[in-house]
Amino acid sequence: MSLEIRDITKSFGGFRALDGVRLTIETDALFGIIGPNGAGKSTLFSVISGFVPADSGEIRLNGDPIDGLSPPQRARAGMVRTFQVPREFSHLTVRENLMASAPDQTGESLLGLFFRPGQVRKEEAKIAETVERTIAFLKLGKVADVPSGKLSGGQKKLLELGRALMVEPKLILLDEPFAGVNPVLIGEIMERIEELNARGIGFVIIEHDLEALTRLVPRLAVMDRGKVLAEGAPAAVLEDPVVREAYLGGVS
Ligand SMILES: Nc1ncnc2c1ncn2[C@@H]1O[C@H](COP(=O)(O)OP(=O)(O)OP(=O)(O)O)[C@@H](O)[C@H]1O
Repeated sequence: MSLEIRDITKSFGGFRALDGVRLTIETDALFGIIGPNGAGKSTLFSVISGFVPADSGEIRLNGDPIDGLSPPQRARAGMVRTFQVPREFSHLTVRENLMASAPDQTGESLLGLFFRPGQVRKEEAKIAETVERTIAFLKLGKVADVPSGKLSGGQKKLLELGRALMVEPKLILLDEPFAGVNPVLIGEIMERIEELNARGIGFVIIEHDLEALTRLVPRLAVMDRGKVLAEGAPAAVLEDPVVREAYLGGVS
């Protein structure tokens, strides 16, 4: 099973943010994406998840082109993203945020409420159960009833992960899960990612914290100026002179 990114280009005005990106990622893997600011990493996530249309190229999930699908349709196909700046509803509690992230419910349509009240109740009970399981898994029990705007940076990242988990995805795209997170919580988040991966959920992770990322992923890609410069095992990639020149500014 794979996510295939084929020759994706995307310009904003005259600026080429993505310039022929080609990558194949196994959907059950832990895969990292690194690169200097402005390299195009977040834009690539936006294109993969359907928030931004590509100018050209194609994305395939398990062999099927998904370019015509909206973000919710892509989520239903098993792939969700998180954002660099968490997008939770800050006035809602952790529990409410997770509830609100559950995929389409029959009760959302009036007809469903009218004709299938039993079904709606069953679905609500299932969602409530998934929410409680997610809270327990992420160890967010103590803050479950706290408005999410009051959470620490790390707790917000855990909530973002929880929101992604509500759609029961097969592949999660994480944009900087360790940014602004204290070292203890970085360790926690890494452990949760590893546990989820052991259950078969894949992750693609954009991260500037190379030390944390390289402990987590066996493979990564380096992007610079809208292109993939190199791909492979972290140690080998970081030794690549082209990467050192572009990414580390040539420091030895
Ligand atoms: N919606 C947009 N409109 C105009 N320019 C954009 C837009 N989104 C991104 N860009 C530009 O595209 C380039 C790539 O941005 P992107 O956020 O993808 O980089 P990045 O590698 O994720 O960087 P960072 O590590 O700083 O988050 C940047 O120069 C950015 O200013």
